[in-house]
Amino acid sequence: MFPSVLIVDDEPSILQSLGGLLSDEGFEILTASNGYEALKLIETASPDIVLLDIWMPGIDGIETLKEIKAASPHIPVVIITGHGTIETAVNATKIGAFDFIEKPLSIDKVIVAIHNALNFRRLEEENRYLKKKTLKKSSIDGASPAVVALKQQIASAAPTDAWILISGENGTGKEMVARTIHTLSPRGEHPFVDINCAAIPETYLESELFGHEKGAFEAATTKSVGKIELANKGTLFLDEISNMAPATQAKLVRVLQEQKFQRLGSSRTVSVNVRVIAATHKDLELEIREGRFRQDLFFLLNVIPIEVPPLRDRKEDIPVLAAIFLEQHARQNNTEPKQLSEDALNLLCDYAWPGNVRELKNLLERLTIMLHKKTIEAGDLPRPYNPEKTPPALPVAELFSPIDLKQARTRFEEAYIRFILQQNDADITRTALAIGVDKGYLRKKIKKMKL
Ligand SMILES: Nc1ncnc2c1ncn2[C@@H]1O[C@H](COP(=O)(O)OP(=O)(O)OP(=O)(O)O)[C@@H](O)[C@H]1O
Repeated sequence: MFPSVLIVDDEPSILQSLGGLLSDEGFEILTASNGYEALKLIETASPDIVLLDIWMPGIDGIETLKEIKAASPHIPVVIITGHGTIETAVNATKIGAFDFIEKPLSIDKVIVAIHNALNFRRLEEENRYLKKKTLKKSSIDGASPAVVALKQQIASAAPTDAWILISGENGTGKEMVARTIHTLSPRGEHPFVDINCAAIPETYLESELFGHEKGAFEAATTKSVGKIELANKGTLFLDEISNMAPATQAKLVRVLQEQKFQRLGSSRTVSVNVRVIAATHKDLELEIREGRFRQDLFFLLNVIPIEVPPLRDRKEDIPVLAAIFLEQHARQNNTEPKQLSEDALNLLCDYAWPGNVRELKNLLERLTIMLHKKTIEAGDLPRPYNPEKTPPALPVAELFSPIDLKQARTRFEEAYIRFILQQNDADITRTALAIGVDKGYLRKKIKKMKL
């Protein structure tokens, strides 16, 4: 299908000549001689792009542009402007026109502008699609009352500009909650910038946050823009905030309150507009009592507190999340999704999950890759998920009974293979790798041993 171009101009000669030339270039042409006609055509035929004359009787180009942007904000509009009306055309770009071209029209310039606008529209559409996909991918899954309440909290916090403190154990989904809030907020089109305060050495954290000029300190060989500046108009996610040194906390309080700061080594003040979401797995009130966290920073961040409960307190989520992760991993690896037997699922529900959702996700990924069968049984689960699985022991007494050396060698070899095989969840590939033999050779040995 050819892209459709709506040309809006009150001069019939322009409609005819430009329409003819663009039609020769393979575009589908629609024409309108005034703003009203144009708006009607946009509604009924929804063209891919509009070329809009600025000076027209009745509603002029600027008014028509405003109406188009209100009704169909994604249709790109290129303004056609006469001599001496550049200023108006520039104003038009401020209210949403994609570009402007001057009369007398050069067909090459018109074609370049059309292609640019169509490319831009395609990128915008792609971006919207990817955002939607990311949101779907990062959707918070779960069936427990705790997750339902969490989703409600997210829905009411997202549209506001209030700062948020998310607390919860490692791997519970704090970052996921922060990203979801950002995506659902009016800032969703702007950046989500995350910084893990625990992963960056204290000496670099300030420069990561505020940026620096070249030469601000010994290692600053180039200028660098800080995360706060990068998050302008968007959201700054401060992960593991309790790990921030008190001096940096003090500076951050000032900067975040004033929304103004200077890069290290610079005297120029930069103004920003950021929403802050922080996360912690530590109890910040305890950190305050022990003098490791500033109370003023806590009050600033804790406008909306959100607690993500550990997985062991929302066991109803385990079957739901397990099914979703098995499906996800299978899709990624192009295989059929595996299922958990009832016994295996019961074991997973009884487990305490110190690593929370991340641990569950990793375990299921490992099982998807390692097991070559459709159903994961209780016996396939390694320790500590299956506490009945006793750690394998070498039958030492048997090995040292007085038998001839050949027999002892065979006995040791068999006990050894059995031991390493158990350690590797009965996976032949991994066991072969661990003991440095060929997979085929190991298979033969196992067959001979009648394991
Ligand atoms: N409710 C959920 N639904 C689907 N996936 C989830 C859910 N909760 C967490 N996850 C997944 O679990 C993993 C860990 O989540 P995330 O990184 O958000 O946790 P976190 O609490 O920020 O961890 P940490 O404290 O270690 O930084 C991610 O892969 C995330 O996609």
